[in-house]
Amino acid sequence: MILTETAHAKINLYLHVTGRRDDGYHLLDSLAVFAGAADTLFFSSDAAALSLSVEGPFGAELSTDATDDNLVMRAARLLAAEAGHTPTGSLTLEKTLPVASGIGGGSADAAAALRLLQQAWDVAVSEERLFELAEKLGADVPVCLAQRSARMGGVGERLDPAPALPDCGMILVNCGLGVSTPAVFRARDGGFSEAPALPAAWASAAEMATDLARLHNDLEAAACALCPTIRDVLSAINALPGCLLSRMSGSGATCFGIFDTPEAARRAAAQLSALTQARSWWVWAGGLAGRPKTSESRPAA
Ligand SMILES: C[C@@](CO)(OP(=O)(O)O)[C@H](O)COP(=O)(O)OP(=O)(O)OC[C@H]1O[C@@H](n2ccc(N)nc2=O)[C@H](O)[C@@H]1O
Ligand SMILES: Nc1ncnc2c1ncn2[C@@H]1O[C@H](COP(=O)(O)OP(=O)(O)O)[C@@H](O)[C@H]1O
Repeated sequence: MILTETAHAKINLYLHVTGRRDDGYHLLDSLAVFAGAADTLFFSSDAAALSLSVEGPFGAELSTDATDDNLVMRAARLLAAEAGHTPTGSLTLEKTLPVASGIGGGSADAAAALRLLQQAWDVAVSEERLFELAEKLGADVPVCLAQRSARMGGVGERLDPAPALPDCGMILVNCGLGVSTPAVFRARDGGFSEAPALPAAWASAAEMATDLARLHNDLEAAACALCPTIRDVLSAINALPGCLLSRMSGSGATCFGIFDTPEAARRAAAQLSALTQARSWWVWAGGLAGRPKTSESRPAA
């Protein structure tokens, strides 16, 4: 049996830091959405002891020495311990999202592992408990477990409904420099800001971009100070025809641009990729993702 699960990139359309907990974690108000860009996790029931191999364009950035520390394995061990199940099978992670880049790739992989292994091992863990396990794995893992747009509160564990989103286009650009999330939170210099009420729905990408322009990412300045190339990326996205809004996601360094349609985003990405400056950058374009289901299939040969 081979099962497949997609782990979509999480994009913070805005991120306001609203306070700080006694343990140092920051309270956030952030609108998280999921882009079509995704890692893929495969499970095969052929092995007696659980193993993980990491492949794909960004696979080499995750050390094979640290496979046991990979968030996928940490999620697997946590689920197995919770369910009293012996962890079995072989997992393959196709890593296509840049690592440590503000789009929650590791968190999405951990969440995908929880969804996939719950089905593969046929273990009964309530949805509420699965979210508690997700929270233990990282602040971004709960929203990635739900894998649908949400307004995140608390340190990321509180998920409130997001406005209904238009069928917009998105471009994601990463300059290739990893930015450490704790370092960005530490470097942040500024107060706390609440975000205003959001509408129940945005009818168009333009309407959404107008509202988002009044909001911001409170981590952008700190990330730019640690990695000044982020400013070049933001300027390059902003200069693309049809770009309605450009902003950094999460703690960076990936930045996004909003476009009217996925086609407009793809045309802009082709233009961006032709620039000498962007030759070494990771560029993705397309639309937003809905919540996918675990599917039984085979990895491409
Ligand atoms: C900033 C965000 C926004 O969605 O995204 P990314 O940049 O990681 O994609 C997240 O809050 C990141 O979530 P995640 O990457 O799971 O963070 P964790 O592993 O739990 O925490 C890493 C470190 O970030 C800091 N941290 C994280 C979350 C939070 N609400 N406050 C914090 O101060 C803490 O220093 C913590 O030790
Ligand atoms: N499956 C994984 N994918 C990405 N990073 C992982 C994974 N497992 C562990 N990590 C570690 O988690 C850290 C954060 O990675 P990632 O989730 O990609 O960052 P971000 O949330 O900023 O996009 C990295 O430094 C990496 O070493």
